[in-house]
Amino acid sequence: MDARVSDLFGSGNGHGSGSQGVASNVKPGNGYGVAPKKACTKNHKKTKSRFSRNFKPSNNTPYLPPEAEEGNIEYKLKLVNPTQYRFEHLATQMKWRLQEGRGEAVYQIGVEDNGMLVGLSEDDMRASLKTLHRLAEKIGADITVLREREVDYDSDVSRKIAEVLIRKVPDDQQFLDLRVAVLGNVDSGKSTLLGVLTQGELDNGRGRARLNLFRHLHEIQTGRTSSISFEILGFNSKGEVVNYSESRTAEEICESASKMITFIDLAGHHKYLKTTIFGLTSYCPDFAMLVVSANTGIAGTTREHLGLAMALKVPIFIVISKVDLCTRATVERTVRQLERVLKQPGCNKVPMVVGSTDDAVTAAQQFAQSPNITPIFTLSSVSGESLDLLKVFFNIIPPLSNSKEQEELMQQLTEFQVDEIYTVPEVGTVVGGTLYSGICREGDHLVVGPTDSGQFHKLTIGSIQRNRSACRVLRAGQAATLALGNFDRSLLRKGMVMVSPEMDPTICWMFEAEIVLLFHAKTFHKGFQVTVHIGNVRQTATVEAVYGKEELRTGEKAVVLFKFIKHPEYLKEGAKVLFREGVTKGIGHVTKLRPIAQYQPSQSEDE
Ligand SMILES: Nc1nc2c(ncn2[C@@H]2O[C@H](COP(=O)(O)OP(=O)(O)OP(=O)(O)O)[C@@H](O)[C@H]2O)c(=O)[nH]1
Repeated sequence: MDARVSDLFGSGNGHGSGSQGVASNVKPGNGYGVAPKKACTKNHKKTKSRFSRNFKPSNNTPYLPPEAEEGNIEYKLKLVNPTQYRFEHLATQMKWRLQEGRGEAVYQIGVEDNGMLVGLSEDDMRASLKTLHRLAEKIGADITVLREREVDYDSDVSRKIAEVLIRKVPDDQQFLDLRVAVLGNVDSGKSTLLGVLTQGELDNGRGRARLNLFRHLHEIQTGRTSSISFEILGFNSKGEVVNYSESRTAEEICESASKMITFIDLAGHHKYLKTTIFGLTSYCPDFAMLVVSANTGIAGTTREHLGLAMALKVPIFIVISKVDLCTRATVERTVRQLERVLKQPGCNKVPMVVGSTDDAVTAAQQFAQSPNITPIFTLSSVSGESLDLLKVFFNIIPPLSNSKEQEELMQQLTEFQVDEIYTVPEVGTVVGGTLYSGICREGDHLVVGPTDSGQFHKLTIGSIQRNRSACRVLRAGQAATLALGNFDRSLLRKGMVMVSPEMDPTICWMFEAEIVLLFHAKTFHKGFQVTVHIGNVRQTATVEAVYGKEELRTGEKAVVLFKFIKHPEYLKEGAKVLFREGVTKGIGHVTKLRPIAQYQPSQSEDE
């Protein structure tokens, strides 16, 4: 992690006039990534890169990057009247591309394998799209034409290329699934935007839309989100929104959706920073959406939230809300302010303002290909202006991990992270959390721990629910609630893991981490106490040693030995670490574990 990300956590001085330096020379929206003409014609060799996403061709750059062997993008010059043999081959290929994209694939029609935008006549395009429909029908997939465009060639006849989204929910899955953490300063309009997206009714500017998102009485009274809440927005196979406007229950939404976006609504107020960090580290979001109010610009926790998402390597996009309250000039000022911060050397992001449906399609694709691209939406939850562009983006945006990574995680032993514990009448103890690896079914026997003495208890999984609907099989990466029957709730705590009994989890009181100090008022040294976040682990730890240094200053790196103060934890080498105490903040990763067998805490330490 670039230590310059610490700039985002500092006092905030000097950022407004920040540098214009862009480390990458990538230019969004005008053919970014498009190989130069010469290089492209020579380079017929297929590249290996995954998700070699398509790019917005401008009139004078008639090339896409060469088609990649892997990933979910397929280029087809034309698909006119294929023989039966070729048709079968094309169907198999489509299945494979869908598998690569975990249920989604993009076909570029009228494009050669080397990326050349040849284009098709009206008739050939119609015939090709017809073949594509037949192919999709054969394998039970749905297709949506994302956009068609003319390619600018010297010929008199108009020639077009088309970009088509194919979607098929894998047979053993209910829907495609994406998680988006929602960040932003207090009152920036996060809950309102979620209310509008998920309930389908615009806000009145006085908080109507957010009302049904609140979970606790004190939140209704103060109008603040303090707990983490989940909201769902579905899309059906035609790319239309499925939300509470037509469906009464979450079950109904789940039934008719082929793609589901789960929003993790995190609190904006600084007081709830702990919850915000927990949401980012524990719920493994695919993306973060940072909401910024157009009339206040970068204010309060905005910069810090941006820094946290970047430190945790969660790809981020930005929504500037409340544009109905300001003049165009004010909105533009806020956009420019954000662009400046995003381009700072510590961020190295490439902002991309989304102004049309075409931009939203390009943004979704480029964002998936390079998390440095940062789409910026400007919208209003009251007038509804540009809300559609955000919906187009959500419909197209693919999950970041590919099918192979997902497959590998599913092959591993079961590990479920316990984030919430409830007692439900007539059901008993229920835990909420995320399945990190493996798969989990009703009736599975797992062990849960570690306890204060480093032990694990046996348990059996009862029913499983996702988004309040029953689920037979839970797969790596999915969040769910699991019923544990009459298992004693007092033996559980947040931060525990439920793992396969065959796993031999490493439990430790102490661990080493290579860290960079992002912000500290004075210095950071031995004896200092901080709250450590590692995945769903959240506990106070003491700095036992700072190797090779007496003390650390802001921006400096070191290997540090931490010791938990309450109980040992299950950790993994390489896991991301984030710690904080007041204004002190740091990030890094676990480099070495000191397993419990090597370190037995004394009675007084193990309280
Ligand atoms: N005019 C206008 N008002 C908006 C818009 N979005 C939100 N608001 C209003 O702004 C106020 C704050 O919105 P919230 O959605 O509660 O803000 P939040 O970011 O969720 O705040 P926390 O939950 O405290 O972090 C409410 O009164 C909303 O009605 C918008 O696009 N236009």
